[in-house]
Amino acid sequence: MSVKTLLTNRTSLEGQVKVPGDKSISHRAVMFGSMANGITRIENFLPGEDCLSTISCFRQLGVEIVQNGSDVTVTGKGMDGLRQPEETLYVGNSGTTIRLMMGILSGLPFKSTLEGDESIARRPMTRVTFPLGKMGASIMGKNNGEFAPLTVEGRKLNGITYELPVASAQVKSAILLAGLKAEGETIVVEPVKTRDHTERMIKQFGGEVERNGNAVKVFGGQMLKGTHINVPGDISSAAFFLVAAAIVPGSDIILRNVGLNPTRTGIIDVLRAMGADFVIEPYKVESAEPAGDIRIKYSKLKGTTVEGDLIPRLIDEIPVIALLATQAEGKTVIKDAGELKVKETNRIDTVVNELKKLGANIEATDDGMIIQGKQSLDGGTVSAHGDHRIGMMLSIAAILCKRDVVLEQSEAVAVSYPGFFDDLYSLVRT
Ligand SMILES: O=C(O)C1=C[C@@H](OP(=O)(O)O)[C@@H](O)[C@H](O)C1
Ligand SMILES: C=C(OP(=O)(O)O)C(=O)O
Repeated sequence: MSVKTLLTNRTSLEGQVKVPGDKSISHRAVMFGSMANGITRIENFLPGEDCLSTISCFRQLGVEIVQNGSDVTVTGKGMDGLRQPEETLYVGNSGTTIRLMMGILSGLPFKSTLEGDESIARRPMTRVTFPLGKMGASIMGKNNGEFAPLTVEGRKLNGITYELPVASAQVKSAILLAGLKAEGETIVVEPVKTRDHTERMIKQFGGEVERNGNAVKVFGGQMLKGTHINVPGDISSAAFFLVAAAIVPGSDIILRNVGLNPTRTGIIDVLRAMGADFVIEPYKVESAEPAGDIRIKYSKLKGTTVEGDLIPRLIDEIPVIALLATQAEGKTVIKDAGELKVKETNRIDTVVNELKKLGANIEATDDGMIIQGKQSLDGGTVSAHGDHRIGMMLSIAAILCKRDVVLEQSEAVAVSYPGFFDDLYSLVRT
């Protein structure tokens, strides 16, 4: 376990950062490249631990993948080119890897086992194994398929129409990926629109997918063709610097190449509602995934309510939005976010407990939290609890703290942002 003494009591953030590639898009680029025919070149791939787990799983399935930092080349031989792995597929800490891979493996003619770390072993899997079972998949896991390790025995699949009981892009994507190998059409109906990177990527690889309101449809038996993917920066990583600049007096920073897919920009809506001072310059070049630069300065903030359809558009940013709310005048309420309980940690409890240690006025509710601002933060010993987003949020909080802050399990940040501390401290002024 790494213990890190964080920078505290600083006056401003200045300068610019190009945030690393988007995690969700990097995973999918490797997966689609592996299922397609021909070469796929991935530019600005995120070399974080989660995406490296996806690469290592597909290498075990016989795919040639060359990775040099953020440049990746995948030599795909089509779905039928994927081979039975000799050993268990290890997904590390990555929920996206294990859930999407179940969709892919369900329709392939061999047996394989997926396993991850102790956090993965606690995350719910029935949400994926149940609909895949309806398609004809055979997946065995602990507690009747609820938990990893999970053993998938490939079968012939049938298309289904399935209404998602939870708003989850991972579940939607697992079903769509299985649908590409199934007989007939597969339709997924979402309760609320979630991130649509899978749908965009099917098209980029030459496949067909249709959206009708909240319903997404694919046909089985499609041939995918290798392509060039330029991964935009991850708005979920940019979020830490957006919040840092908004709450540390005197700050003025520019974030370059931030992904601006509308299914991911909920944090922008929250910053706007709180009165933050920022300008977005979208890039004009045509691209499957929109991106742009964001300049943001410190300003006075006011509390807001974060709820409903907004939640899936900022689900991973809620820990740092909670910190933002501690520096906004008045009350902020976050609700409809019960999904936070089944992430890398129970993110309602970890956010509330760790921010309380620093002096925040924050309470957990059944489906979110209530934060009273504006509260000055003090200091103490806190822990990431193995959760990358908690570790990064606490490192931003420390900048405002008067006393020393020590962060336990700081190594967790490498799951999605290996260069986080270098980038953050390049912006922080004394
Ligand atoms: O599809 C994806 O890439 C992701 C979907 C979200 O999870 P859920 O589908 O469980 O909401 C998100 O929290 C996760 O970080 C990445
Ligand atoms: C929830 C997350 O990822 P995953 O579900 O892929 O583990 C995250 O990155 O915050």
